[in-house]
Amino acid sequence: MTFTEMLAARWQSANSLLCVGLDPNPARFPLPLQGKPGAIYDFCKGIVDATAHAVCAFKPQIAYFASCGAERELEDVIAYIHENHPGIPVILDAKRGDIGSTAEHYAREAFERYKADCVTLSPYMGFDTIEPYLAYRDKGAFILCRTSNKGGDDLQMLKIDGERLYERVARLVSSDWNTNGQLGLVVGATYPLELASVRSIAPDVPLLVPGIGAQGGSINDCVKAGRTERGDGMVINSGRAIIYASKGEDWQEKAKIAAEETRDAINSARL
Ligand SMILES: O=c1ccn([C@@H]2O[C@H](COP(=O)(O)O)[C@@H](O)[C@H]2O)c(=O)[nH]1
Repeated sequence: MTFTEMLAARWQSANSLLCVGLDPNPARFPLPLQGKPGAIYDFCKGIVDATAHAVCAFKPQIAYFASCGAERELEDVIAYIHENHPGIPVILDAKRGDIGSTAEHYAREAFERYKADCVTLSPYMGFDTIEPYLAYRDKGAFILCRTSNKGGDDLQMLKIDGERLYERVARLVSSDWNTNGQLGLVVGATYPLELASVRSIAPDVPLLVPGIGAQGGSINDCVKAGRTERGDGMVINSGRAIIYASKGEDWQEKAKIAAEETRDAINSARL
């Protein structure tokens, strides 16, 4: 099964567009895990088990693991998801982008070492930097388009030949670059107007949408702007608001409740 098929199947079977972001920051760990050996793995496994029933995907962000020298734990967390929650795609948030010969190694890292189903990439260096990932025909890639941060304005809103740079990215990714239907776009929930514009340019491509929860984006506005005609097509990420819902003994229970509430709020907005 390809990444795109896996995602579509999961939207249906879990009735969820929610993606839980795995951004393990030891300074914010629940007290029972603080200072314990293996805490990064145990924290991620605990969050995965508590929220899996409510998600369409998990998104580990590689920087949180690499900054602690915890790449082995990242391998183990992804293997754990595949073994214990089969059918839930894993999106490795790495935001890679480099010349083709180097990109081949980043693609091997994401898909062969970590065994992710999908990766996030920057479009800044052009199509030849995306191509090596497309050689893995059953994998996917989300391309940065209109990011959730304020500084995204600096380049993404520049007008070129009558269109914004993010709109050009959306057009390329939904047509010429999407040679085998493997691509999607990253668009922040913090910019619902641009989200609507991306959806009109790219009616069918999956959108990875960070920016609800801790970043304050409106669930209702982003769902209304970004859903497809079928009412899906979105992978709406929330990290900190779910995974750090409690610092106490009840951290898994609170994460479960936060994930279910977020899934339900997304589903109400789909109607
Ligand atoms: O435009 C973007 C692209 C990626 N991110 C990543 O998503 C999560 C957001 O986490 P929250 O805790 O829900 O804010 C994080 O891993 C970012 O690196 C983004 O925020 N915006």
